[in-house]
Amino acid sequence: MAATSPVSPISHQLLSRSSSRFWNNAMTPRFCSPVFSISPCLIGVAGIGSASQLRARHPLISSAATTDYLLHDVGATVAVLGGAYALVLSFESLTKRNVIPQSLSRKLVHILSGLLFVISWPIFSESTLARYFAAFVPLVNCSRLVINGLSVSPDSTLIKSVTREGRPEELLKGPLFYVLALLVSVLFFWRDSPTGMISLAMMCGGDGIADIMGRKFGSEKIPYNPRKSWAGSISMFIFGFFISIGLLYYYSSLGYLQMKWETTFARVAMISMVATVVESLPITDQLDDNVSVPLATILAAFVSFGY
Ligand SMILES: C/C(=C\COP(=O)(O)O)CCC[C@H](C)CCC[C@H](C)CCCC(C)C
Ligand SMILES: Nc1ccn([C@@H]2O[C@H](COP(=O)(O)OP(=O)(O)O)[C@@H](O)[C@H]2O)c(=O)n1
Repeated sequence: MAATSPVSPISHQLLSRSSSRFWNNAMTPRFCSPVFSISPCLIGVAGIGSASQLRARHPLISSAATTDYLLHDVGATVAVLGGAYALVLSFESLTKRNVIPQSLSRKLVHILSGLLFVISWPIFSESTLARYFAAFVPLVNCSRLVINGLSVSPDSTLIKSVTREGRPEELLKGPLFYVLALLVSVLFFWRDSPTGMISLAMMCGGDGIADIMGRKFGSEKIPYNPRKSWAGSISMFIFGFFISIGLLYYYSSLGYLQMKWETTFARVAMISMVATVVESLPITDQLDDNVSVPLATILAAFVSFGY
């Protein structure tokens, strides 16, 4: 694709190699963004050679690239942390103004937090350290949940938005396991593996929808677990499947994944079925859904996709 910018063709080629893939795809380099891509421009202007060869010959460029990535990832971390805080605050406000009931508010926070977090991963840089910056977001929220769960300094907004009965110690169960699942997905799977994103699609999207649909339409209970219903489980399977496929398509379109779609649909359907069956089991008192569902999904996805 010819560069339509003052950036030379060489820079354009190097942009697509060395700069953040997301910004390159999303912004079709019409200019060298002063924050996100200055180093490839420097490299391009410096002349012929691969980005890594040029960095090796020009320590200044290497440090410029490192600084570029560092600024990029710090900015992305601050933005996503702000998004997390704003999400909880928004739903707490909607609940306080009786726009939506607290139980629905909590479930929407359950569904949206994790899915928006997965969707935000491409805004981090291509650096090998980017996942650790992304992991800082669930890490901060883990700390927030523990501090509030132990009532060290209770944050009423968080407690109202995230607990069932408004008791701080509730934060140390479902919500904490939920955020730990986000942390595991970033650290061990990230955006170049289907496993982590499918586990979050099932825990956040599938399990979250199961609660909403099950409470509303769940008159027919599951024989082996009267606390769960066919409506809830069928909803979890369907929504979990389509949200998983949506995330895989999103990351494939950005170039992070290369899926063999002729087999991917069947694999994801099998994984969604495993997660749905595990979620329906009468084990919630022994093992929280936010542990059993992601664990079962990770196991099934890793066996099915191999990475
Ligand atoms: C309500 C939550 C879990 C309860 O699960 P369950 O008991 O109903 O099964 C979700 C708790 C969310 C947490 C307080 C905030 C997590 C934020 C996340 C790490 C980053 C989101 C960023 C994005 C851009 C909004
Ligand atoms: N498969 C499911 C899951 C939940 N539900 C409904 O949603 C409520 C909450 O489900 P849950 O105990 O799994 O809630 P979380 O642990 O996901 O927060 C249940 O008490 C059911 O009324 C359902 O009917 N069928």
